[in-house]
Amino acid sequence: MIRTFSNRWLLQRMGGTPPAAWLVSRARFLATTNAVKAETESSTKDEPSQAELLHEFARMPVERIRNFSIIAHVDHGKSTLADRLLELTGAIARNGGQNQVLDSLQVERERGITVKAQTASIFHRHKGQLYLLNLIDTPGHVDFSNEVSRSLAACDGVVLLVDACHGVQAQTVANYHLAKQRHLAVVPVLNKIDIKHANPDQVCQDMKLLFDIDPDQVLRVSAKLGTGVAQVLERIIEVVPPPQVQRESDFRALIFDSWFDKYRGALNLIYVLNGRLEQNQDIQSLATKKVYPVKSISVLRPAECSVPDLSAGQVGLIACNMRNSKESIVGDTIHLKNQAASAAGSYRPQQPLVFAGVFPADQSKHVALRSAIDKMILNDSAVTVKVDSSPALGQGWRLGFLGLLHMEVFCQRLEQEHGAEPIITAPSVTYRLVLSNPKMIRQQGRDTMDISNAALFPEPNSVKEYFEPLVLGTIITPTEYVGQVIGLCVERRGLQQSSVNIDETRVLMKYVLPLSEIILDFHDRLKSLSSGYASFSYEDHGYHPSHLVRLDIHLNGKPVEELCRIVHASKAVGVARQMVLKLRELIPKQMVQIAIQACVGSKVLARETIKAYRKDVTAKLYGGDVTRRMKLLKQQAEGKKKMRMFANIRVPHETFINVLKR
Ligand SMILES: Nc1nc2c(ncn2[C@@H]2O[C@H](COP(=O)(O)OP(=O)(O)OP(=O)(O)O)[C@@H](O)[C@H]2O)c(=O)[nH]1
Repeated sequence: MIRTFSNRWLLQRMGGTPPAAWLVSRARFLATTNAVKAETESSTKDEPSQAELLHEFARMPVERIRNFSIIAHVDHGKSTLADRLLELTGAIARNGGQNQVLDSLQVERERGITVKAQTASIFHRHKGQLYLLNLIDTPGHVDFSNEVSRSLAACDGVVLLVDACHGVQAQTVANYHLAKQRHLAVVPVLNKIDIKHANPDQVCQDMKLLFDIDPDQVLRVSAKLGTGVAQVLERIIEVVPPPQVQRESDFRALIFDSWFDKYRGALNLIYVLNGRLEQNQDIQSLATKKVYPVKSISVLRPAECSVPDLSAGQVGLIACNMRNSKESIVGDTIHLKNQAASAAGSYRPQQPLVFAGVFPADQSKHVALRSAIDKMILNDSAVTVKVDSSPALGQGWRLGFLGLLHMEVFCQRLEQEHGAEPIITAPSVTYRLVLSNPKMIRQQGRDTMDISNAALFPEPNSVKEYFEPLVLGTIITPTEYVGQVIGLCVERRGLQQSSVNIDETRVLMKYVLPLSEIILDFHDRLKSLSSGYASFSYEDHGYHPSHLVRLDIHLNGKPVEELCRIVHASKAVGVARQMVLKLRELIPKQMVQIAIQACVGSKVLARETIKAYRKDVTAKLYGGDVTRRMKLLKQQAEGKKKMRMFANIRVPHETFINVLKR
């Protein structure tokens, strides 16, 4: 409320005739205040209050609910569009000073990318009727595509956002197909039309060619300036169908996200498919069969607002005393206690592709790190965990991720949100071996073995066939970089499947590539050789026979288990060279000479030597006979020979960590 004091009261307080300047500034102040007052009143006149909206929420019929996600390639403006939609519908204040409101994690703000899908329930009046729209802002990077599939399980439509400057990119294609697989309605939107060199007509043609979308149906907006955003809301209401749910039957809901709260335990974001849920009712998990009392129900607007119940078609957050983070399973179905129910959704987390060891820097922090990992996994259902141990790093876990960025973000969140300081080993993929003699291997009785830890790689004579994981990559690049892109794919053992000209300036290529060749730096190389214009996304393409070898590192003839790696035979020499050079830098000089060898079986592929310290034993001699000097040097050489025979090289703990780390 704006409070103004009357002129008479102020003049009494001033005790005399006011100066002219005071009168002018007072008049200006009142004019501004009244303008603000009028604006506030007019903007709020038609808008229901928060309490009224929540009251409407409870009574909202299914026909007036729309559940949709915003999907796009990285940086095409999803979160910015979500901001405008939230502002337009009054969920957040206009020009509240914060951009990308739904990117609330520290890691998202620091990196400027969305890593976690976020939900917000908004209200919008359309043709005199109030509608409830459940919006999900999804990430655009391929490593977080699990978040997109998870979100789509709770939606009936998508806003397919495309940058009017950069046009359709690899992740646009991938996300569009994800939506189509689920038969979701698509609202095509071109963003960033305010940019001078935007080419909306060309991008519309590309969308026609790739997705068969009628250019007249594509909305043109500027999420940054807010131009055309109101139309997006109208189109969502018209195109996206209301949820196909039944309110009259027994309660059943899909858990499609969860996170841990210090005070309330695991919180579950649910999409209600059937019936109604009220506070204090008892719910049961279909997966674990455990029963929980519903302690609180709320909706995200995007801040939490308490509501008494949730009905079919609605999305809401429930707290139900789940203390153990393992009890809350994304993709699980909940129903009322003692009522039979079938699985609510077809959502299944994606299989991890990249594996890395995670170890506590200090073994006394083992329990704390385990608990931090458990809480993080609750919020990131794509990550898998297995117990692992390493002679150099102690007890730890082998975690599976969808890609390298996913792994980096997970570890950064472990540090930032849970104060953990883990050591992360170099990422690897899971190879599959067909064994010729399963009895020789620990996993007796099975003739195949999945392996991501090189230390467990069996002897070649017990393996019949090796398989490695492949991906089907989609690359969209400007034509002038096609040569370099093909060169990179060939260098990474890629096989071209197709190449299509999207228009005169851009080409879409499909390549089958070994996963091990892309996890580290493929994306960075692609970006740098195409001046940032090429984009890449990939999907799992199964296993393919391969020629794999185990590359061992020997220090003075002794194999060091922690440093071995599984590599493709054609890459063994290159990796061997890199490893020995890196180790030469990392292992400190010692009293004896150290030979670093990289071998496959008994064959040495690369060798480097770290020279011993050379103590100047002749330093104390001042002049004297040359034979005296020679005698001292000879004695030193004899001593070193003995040391080399008996010496055990001390490799500092950090050396292993630094070699294992990227
Ligand atoms: N000029 C202009 N810039 C925009 C517009 N929309 C978004 N941007 C800018 O584009 C950049 C990326 O926007 P985001 O909203 O973070 O994109 P995003 O798609 O959510 O990104 P990820 O979630 O990381 O994939 C930001 O710098 C925005 O300010 C627009 O309409 N015009």
